[in-house]
Amino acid sequence: MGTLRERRNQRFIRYHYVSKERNEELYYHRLLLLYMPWRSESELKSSTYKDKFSEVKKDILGNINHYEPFYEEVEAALEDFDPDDASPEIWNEFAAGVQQECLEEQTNESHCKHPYLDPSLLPVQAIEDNEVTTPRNYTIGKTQLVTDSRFYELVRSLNDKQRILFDYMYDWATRTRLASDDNSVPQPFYIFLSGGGGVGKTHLVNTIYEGLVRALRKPGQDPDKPTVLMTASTGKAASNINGTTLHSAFSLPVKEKMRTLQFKTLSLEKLNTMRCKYANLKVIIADEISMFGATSLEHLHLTLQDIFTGRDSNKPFGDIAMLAVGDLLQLNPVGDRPVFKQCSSNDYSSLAGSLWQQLFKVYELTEIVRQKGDPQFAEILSRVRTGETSEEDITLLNDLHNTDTSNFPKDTVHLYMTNNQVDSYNIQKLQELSGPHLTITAKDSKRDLHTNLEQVTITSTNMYQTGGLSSSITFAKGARLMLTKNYDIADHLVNGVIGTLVDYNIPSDNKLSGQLFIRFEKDLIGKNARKSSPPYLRHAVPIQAVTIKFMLASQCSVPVERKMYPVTLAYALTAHKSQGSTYEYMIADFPRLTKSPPPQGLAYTMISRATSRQGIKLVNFNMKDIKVNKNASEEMTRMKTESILNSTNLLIEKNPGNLTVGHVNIRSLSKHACDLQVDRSIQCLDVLCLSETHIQHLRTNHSLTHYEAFDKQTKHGLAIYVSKKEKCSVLQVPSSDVCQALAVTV
Ligand SMILES: Nc1ncnc2c1ncn2[C@@H]1O[C@H](COP(=O)(O)OP(=O)(O)OP(=O)(O)O)[C@@H](O)[C@H]1O
Repeated sequence: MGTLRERRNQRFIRYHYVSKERNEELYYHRLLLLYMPWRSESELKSSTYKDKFSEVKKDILGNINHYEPFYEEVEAALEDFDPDDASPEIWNEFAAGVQQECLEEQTNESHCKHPYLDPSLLPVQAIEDNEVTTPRNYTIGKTQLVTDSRFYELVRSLNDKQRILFDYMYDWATRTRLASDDNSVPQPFYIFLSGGGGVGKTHLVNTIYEGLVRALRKPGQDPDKPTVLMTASTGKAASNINGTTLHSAFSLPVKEKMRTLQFKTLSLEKLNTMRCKYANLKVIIADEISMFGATSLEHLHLTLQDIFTGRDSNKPFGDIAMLAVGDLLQLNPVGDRPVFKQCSSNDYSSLAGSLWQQLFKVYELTEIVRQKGDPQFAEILSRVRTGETSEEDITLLNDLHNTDTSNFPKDTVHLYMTNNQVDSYNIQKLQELSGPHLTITAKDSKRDLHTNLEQVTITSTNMYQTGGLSSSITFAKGARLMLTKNYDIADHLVNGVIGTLVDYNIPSDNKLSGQLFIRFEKDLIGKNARKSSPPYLRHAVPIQAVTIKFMLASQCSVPVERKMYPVTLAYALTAHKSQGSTYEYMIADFPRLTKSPPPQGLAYTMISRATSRQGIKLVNFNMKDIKVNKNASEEMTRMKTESILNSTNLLIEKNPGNLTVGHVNIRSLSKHACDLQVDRSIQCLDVLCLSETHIQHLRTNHSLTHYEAFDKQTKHGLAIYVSKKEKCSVLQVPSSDVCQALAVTV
């Protein structure tokens, strides 16, 4: 044990900052966290954080007064501080690495008409978040972990192949955390987790993420600096995993013709901010990688080098490990070459093969989980994926035109090929609603030099260009709505969740000051927020307008603020937005509006969202719509022969000549016996010692196959398991009440 010593010199202590003006609930949450004694975070909230604050206001103000006598002056100064006005050089005082070329680049950048994304040019969403890249506004992927018991449940749910990769990653992360010096840090991995739709890739990466964060966590580490970044290639896919887009996390540029885009170093300010924010980053998880392009991959590699190691080091991706996840046979990126192709702007890669081909090793899942209730459908889908459908498959697929939809829910999701088809279906469905229709228009403003807001007119109607908030929306009671922003991640109110508008309370003189009451599909979504709904609307979540700041390079050079309800109509989705989702009931419509055939992989992506043939109806479907991506197919064949991550190499091997002994602080054997049963890394040990079992005697449900268990009644609940397979004999020696011992002869 160390000693506690009172500090003699005065120090100025600051904590993370939240603006009351911009996010009132988070502001009160922060005050409660800092100034109220608490054991569990659930104690911090009544119906809202603000309500809880009112209850304990006197104590909190007393504590602030006592510990931070200049609190109000500092808060006022922080509220006035606008990071956009700050000179980029300020960051050099915090982070080293001043680069002259970056400064020069920054000057050039200001002349560039479209320095960053212009998503309106893209036929589908490629970036979710345009918020200004100030330190406060960087969107960091998933930060909230599930509870430990949920984590163990997730780990137990993994099938054998999923579990092998999980164990490999967990072991890598543990070795990384425990490495005593640079030489003992394990090399970063570059793994491509692949498999057809519904084999559980996303389920596995969600579990891997939880495991990696836990295994990499060091005491005292700043929780705001992620060790693992959960990302995806599109906003909708990112919302499925509560992550962020790769483009938004690293300010990667997006253009209609990505393939010809030359790499530009980010501004010094952005690099320094990222160096600070990502100081602890070890792993990037990138889901739905098939929609990420080769040029973007190259730009990511160079940006990470600029942030972490510099270009001279030649360390790929700045020495950050990458787990790319997806199915190359599903949808490809828009405007860019597939991720495995050579990037045309890099001469070097054309000689050495693409970055992807040089680095990534494939690990493939094969057991289809999504359609496990309908194995015949799962087999048909596997053949559709690879273009090997039989006559019988074709007949069975054509039969899906006749699926009986009488038991489908009223607002079953419709999947279409294009945004226009989605929009017209949404409008058609809205017109079927009889009640009064209400149109709400967003309020846009920009800040002048003295931070007073002034009105501005934004012409873009693409909400992915305007921070995820649309310029206007028309709805009526009963409309299907989807959240377009993460509203409250802890309460599962994340971008992409869908529900029905059951009521609204919109003042006619200030339409943006009201509330929409939405009933979401799952009870879990908005469970806390529902507590503040009026009693007759307790099943619905109140959603208020939010203010988002974003940069619209094509229109103005200063950040714009938009206030709007973060929702859009959601009777239908494009196939691109559906990639990664699972639907119990769905209708896939293939209307022929153009002569050109649907993109490769599109029909397979749409159909493979369904869990069974009873839950999917096809409309206007023609077998000719199924186009297999030959290039992707060839690449998978290449990877599986040349670049396979051999699963037998991942099995935790032990040297038969050695005796392996492990210790686990089990913290309740009754609770975790089921976790021991499925943990191969533990079951490989010859001798397993457990402490804090919280039991007096081992019972049958504590036994491990192939192990003999020994326990001694001790105060601390110690237990020892010795492998029966090993040629070692056990000799019990007397134990005291604090120490248990066995002698083993090998
Ligand atoms: N080990 C598992 N235990 C329980 N459910 C699982 C497991 N693996 C996957 N699932 C479930 O199966 C469904 C499909 O899984 P998931 O979305 O992870 O597949 P995917 O391979 O990512 O599919 P796609 O390529 O279409 O995005 C989900 O509902 C998921 O929760």
